[in-house]
Amino acid sequence: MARNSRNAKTAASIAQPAHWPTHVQYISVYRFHLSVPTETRALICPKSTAPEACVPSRSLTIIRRISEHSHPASGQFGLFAARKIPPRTHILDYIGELHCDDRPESDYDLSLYRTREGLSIGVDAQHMGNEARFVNDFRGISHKPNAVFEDRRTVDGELRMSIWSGSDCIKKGDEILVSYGKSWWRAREECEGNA
Ligand SMILES: C[S@@+](CC[C@H](N)C(=O)[O-])C[C@H]1O[C@@H](n2cnc3c(N)ncnc32)[C@H](O)[C@@H]1O
Repeated sequence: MARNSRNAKTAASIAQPAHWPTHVQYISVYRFHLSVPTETRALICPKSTAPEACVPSRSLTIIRRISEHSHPASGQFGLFAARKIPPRTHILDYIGELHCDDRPESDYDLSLYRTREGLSIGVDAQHMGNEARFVNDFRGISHKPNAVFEDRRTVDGELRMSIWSGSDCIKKGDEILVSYGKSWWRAREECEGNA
């Protein structure tokens, strides 16, 4: 009970970060879309306690608009290191709306879990999410990613897709870059081709 109320307070009191876009809702705990069956929710959040908020380490990251014309996402936003981040450091979790419906049009959707029956659960941060939605892919920006996506369970057993620094330090001011994977870019090209 005490834990529940503490988590609820933490989640409610997390203010949105600087440069947060007005058209996106800032959230620090998962939201479930109606497409996720009740029994499937328990695979992601096995405890019936209030979900644990992703308390972002504001001292680690900053959202910044990219003005360099040579950057392939120029004019968009990116996630940058606000200070030196040591190797293998948990940076933050990717929070958004959990869903089981198809969202080919979303550029903010990543795959979280696949059930034995073949049902896919995604985290979509297109309309609601946290700082992690601003992490860009390394292609055309750097020769390799300096961070990775890795799933983990919180102490309460909730499944999260987390961003961790790689085997090297990330310098203060460097853009945090992951690999979305070739299949992400292939799916995007297919979607654009069909548009
Ligand atoms: C999850 S969002 C990343 C945040 C995005 N830059 C923003 O400002 O909202 C994914 C989108 O960022 C852009 N992006 C990310 N990495 C890129 C890259 N290496 N080259 C070109 N565009 C990229 C693409 O438009 C992609 O659809």
